[in-house]
Amino acid sequence: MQLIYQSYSSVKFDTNQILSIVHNYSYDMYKETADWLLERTKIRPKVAIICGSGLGGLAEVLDDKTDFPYSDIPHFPTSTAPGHAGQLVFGRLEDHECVCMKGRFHFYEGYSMHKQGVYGMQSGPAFETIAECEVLHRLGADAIGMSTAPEVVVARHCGLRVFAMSLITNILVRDYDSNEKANEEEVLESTALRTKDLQTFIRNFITKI
Ligand SMILES: O=P(O)(O)O[C@@H]1C[C@H](O)[C@@H](CO)O1
Ligand SMILES: Nc1nc2[nH]cnc2c(=O)[nH]1
Repeated sequence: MQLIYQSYSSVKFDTNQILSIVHNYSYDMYKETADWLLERTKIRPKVAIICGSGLGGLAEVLDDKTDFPYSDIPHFPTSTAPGHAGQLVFGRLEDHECVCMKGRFHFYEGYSMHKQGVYGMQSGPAFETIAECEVLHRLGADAIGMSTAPEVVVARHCGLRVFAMSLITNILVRDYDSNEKANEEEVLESTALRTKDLQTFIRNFITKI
């Protein structure tokens, strides 16, 4: 999927600047979080998967799972979006050590976009109006979400290779005469229908890494 994305990638921050932009957490706080987790799992993930709305089921494919509610992890934010369980799940997938985030953090929940880039998304939590859909469509958007771009920007900043996949869960309405409206129920129903396919896809994908 091509994203409309305004990049300021020539702007370089050092790690401490990034840490202070992202929620004013200090290095010591991040270390405390990391040490807490490292003491509680033997898994040392090479693969990290962020599961979006209703897609937490992806984590079910992991073997030897250990999960941690976000609320138990020191300095870890909590998820508030519907269908985001708020758990960090460590385990193995096809012998690869993995961690899954069942729930992510959105701009509309008060999380920074890290000032590095904005893609053609709606920040949410409301679905876009017909006029907003029209603008994004004219700008060339093929699909719209409320997440993903900030995560990709940060991951790339950290030098991680990123693969992002979006499940298209609903049609956006661009017709003023239509009675249809994007809604959370449809999003979660569509993800529920596709969870098995996604599990298979991720399982196969990971064997190719
Ligand atoms: O994490 P994702 O991109 O699945 O979450 C978006 C944000 C909204 O809460 C929800 C809309 O259905 O999906
Ligand atoms: N912005 C946006 N995000 C979504 N996430 C799931 N469906 C939608 C949608 O229609 N619009």
